[in-house]
Amino acid sequence: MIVAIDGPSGTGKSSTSKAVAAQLGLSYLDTGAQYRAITWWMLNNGVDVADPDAIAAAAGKPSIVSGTDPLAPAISADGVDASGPIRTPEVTAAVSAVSAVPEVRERITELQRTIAAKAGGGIVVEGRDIGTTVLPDADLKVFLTASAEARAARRNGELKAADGKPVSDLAATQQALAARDKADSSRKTSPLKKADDAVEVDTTELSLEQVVECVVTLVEKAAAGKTGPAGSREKAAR
Ligand SMILES: Nc1ncnc2c1ncn2[C@@H]1O[C@H](COP(=O)(O)OP(=O)(O)OP(=O)(O)O)[C@@H](O)[C@H]1O
Ligand SMILES: Nc1ccn([C@@H]2O[C@H](COP(=O)(O)O)[C@@H](O)[C@H]2O)c(=O)n1
Repeated sequence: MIVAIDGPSGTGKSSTSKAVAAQLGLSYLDTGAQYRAITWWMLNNGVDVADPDAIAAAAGKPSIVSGTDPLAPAISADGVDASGPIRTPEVTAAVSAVSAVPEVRERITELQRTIAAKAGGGIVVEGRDIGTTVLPDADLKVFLTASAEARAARRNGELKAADGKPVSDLAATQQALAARDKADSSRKTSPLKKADDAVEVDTTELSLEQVVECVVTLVEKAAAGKTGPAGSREKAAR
C-alpha cells in the first residue's frame, strides 16, 4: 500500500501523514525534510544557494538518510542529525530555490523511490510531487488544501508553541506561505500540483482528527480495492 499525500505548505500533510501511518502500521517518509536537509548541508558547506549552477554541482555530495518510523521521524546529512536545524528560518527561506534545481530533484527523487520500494508493509509519503512524479502508481493519492488564513493561523500557532515567543503577524506569515507556494508551483521541474487522480480534501473547517479519519477511510477503501475480486483493483481515488 503506497499512499501519496501532497499539497501546499501548512495544509497538514506532515501531521496527517504521521498519524495515518502510525494508526495503520505503515512506514512514513517526509520528503520536505530531505529537501531541507540538503539545503542545510549546502548552507553549512559554503554553497551559494542563489546560484543554480553551484547547487547543481553540489547536489550529489551529501549523504542524506531518512528514518521511516512515523513515531520517531529522523533525518541526517553526512551522518549529522539534522532534524532540528532543518526547521530554522534560514533553511525555510532557501529551500524552494535549492529544490527547484533539476540535479537536486533527480538525486532526492531516486532516494524517495528506493525508500518506498523497500517499505515492505506499505508507506505514506508526503510532499509536493509524490502523486505526479515520484510515485505516479501510488495506490492512493490525496491532495490536502486549506484557506490561506487557516494555514497562516496554524503556522503561527505552531511557531508560538515551539519557543513560547510571540510570532510575526498573521499577514506576514500568510505572505511567506504564499511566496513559498508560488515558488514551488511555478518551478519547471516537478512543480507542486494536484495529480489528476488524487482525492482533494479541503481541511479548512476540519480538525486534524477529522482529516486523519477521512484519510484512513480512503486508505482502507483503496486497500479493499487492491485485494478484492479480480478486476477490482480500482483506485479509491477515482
Ligand atoms: N486540520 C487541522 N486543523 C488545525 N490545525 C492543523 C490541522 N492540520 C494540521 N494542523 C496544524 O497545522 C500546523 C502545520 O501542519 P503540518 O506541519 O502538518 O503541515 P504541512 O502541510 O506538513 O506543512 P509544510 O508543508 O509547511 O511542512 C501544525 O501545527 C499542525 O498541528
Ligand atoms: N516533494 C517535495 C517536498 C518538498 N519540497 C520542497 O521542500 C520545501 C520544504 O517542504 P516542507 O514540507 O518541509 O515545508 C518545500 O517548500 C519545497 O520547496 C519539494 O520541492 N518537493
